[in-house]
Amino acid sequence: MLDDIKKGLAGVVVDVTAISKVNPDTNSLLYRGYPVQQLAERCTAEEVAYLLWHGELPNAQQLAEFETLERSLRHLNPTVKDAMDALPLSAHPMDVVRTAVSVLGALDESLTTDGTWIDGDLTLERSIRMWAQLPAIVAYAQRRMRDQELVEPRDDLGYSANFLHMTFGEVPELVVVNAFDVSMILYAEHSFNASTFTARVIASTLSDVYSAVTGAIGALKGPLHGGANEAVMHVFREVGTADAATGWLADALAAKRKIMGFGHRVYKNGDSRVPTMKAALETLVAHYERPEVLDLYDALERAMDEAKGIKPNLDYPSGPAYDLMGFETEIFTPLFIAARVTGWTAHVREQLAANALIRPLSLYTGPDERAVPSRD
Ligand SMILES: CC(=O)SCCNC(=O)CCNC(=O)[C@H](O)C(C)(C)COP(=O)(O)OP(=O)(O)OC[C@H]1O[C@@H](n2cnc3c(N)ncnc32)[C@H](O)[C@@H]1OP(=O)(O)O
Ligand SMILES: O=C([O-])CC(=O)C(=O)O
Repeated sequence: MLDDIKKGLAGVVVDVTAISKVNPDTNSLLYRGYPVQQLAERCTAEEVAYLLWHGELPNAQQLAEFETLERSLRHLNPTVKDAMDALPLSAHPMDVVRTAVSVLGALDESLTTDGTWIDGDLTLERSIRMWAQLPAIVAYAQRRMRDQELVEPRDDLGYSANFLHMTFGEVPELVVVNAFDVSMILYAEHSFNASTFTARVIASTLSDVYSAVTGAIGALKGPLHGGANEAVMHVFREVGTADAATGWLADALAAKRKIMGFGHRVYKNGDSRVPTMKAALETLVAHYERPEVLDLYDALERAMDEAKGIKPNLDYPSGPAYDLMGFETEIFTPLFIAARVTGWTAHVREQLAANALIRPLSLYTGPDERAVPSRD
């Protein structure tokens, strides 16, 4: 029986999904059948969000309607802002954003106490609302760290340009907007990863979609999952320069440290998304004239390959890319939330459409049955 246990559910297929396919053999990732590299090259984050929820790319009219809806929902809810303002500035932005999403749920009057929240159609409406609010929430989470006021959204801008406008108070050059949009697409979905599985477990109890996303954010925060993009930046700072990479890595591995941004549960020969995100990083390095960033990136990647044969995952190029764009390091994982909320909520809907309560078994290894000592 002990031999049957798959720690961490490694290699266990627990359900079907039609949302994305991660194929480590061909090193590919498909969203609803489309290669993610092509989506990143030819589509916007809005089109990919629509695809994940609806199963097909939008036609021109569907896209126009979808964009109009998203733009109409961008203003940060004032009660959410008040809740964020009530939190100490020392709070990690992941905790601030998790709390803000939870508040969105508590404010949704359609979440009645009589069980009528269990409604697939409302789940989509609520998901779109959360996705449209998250740029405002994440942007404000960064601005409050910098003692800056909230920036109101602009409805003449696409999703990514507006996200950057709300964060920095201006729209950067197109090369930056494009690299950011690519990162949002690459981060949007990745089958049964830990945070998506968390969302599906919560949905499987017939809880609501806000609860599923709040729980998923908690799972994403850890450095073995989404928290790695922040952790990569700490590594870059610790290493310092390309020349120091090999020595730093030898010491880190000797100390049995996990090197953030490397390795993956499913891909064992490189992450399918890395080449696309690395190309985006290269455009940023050229734009900001920071070649030393790429030198360090390449040196550490080479050293890790030589020492352990372990390849980078998506968080490795995303970390320095977000740093070059000017984001606070603690905001990197909240950016992942803003992108992944599309995938999480697509999975919540898929779970609800063919639900079975997720409740595995465990092998008990505690003491044999024994009597509680009598009190007299
Ligand atoms: C977007 C994302 O969420 S991608 C993942 C982001 N996370 C990270 O970058 C954190 C660093 N990476 C890791 O910790 C791991 O590679 C994980 C958690 C992502 C995957 O872990 P698992 O599939 O459980 O692989 P596991 O931990 O069994 O690794 C196999 C071996 O490679 C080693 N290894 C794997 N990744 C790393 C790493 N980043 N640094 C050092 N050693 C590593 C393990 O120590 C283990 O060695 P051992 O057999 O000598 O004990
Ligand atoms: O699939 C995983 O385990 C982690 C990952 O890369 C993701 O969620 O994007």
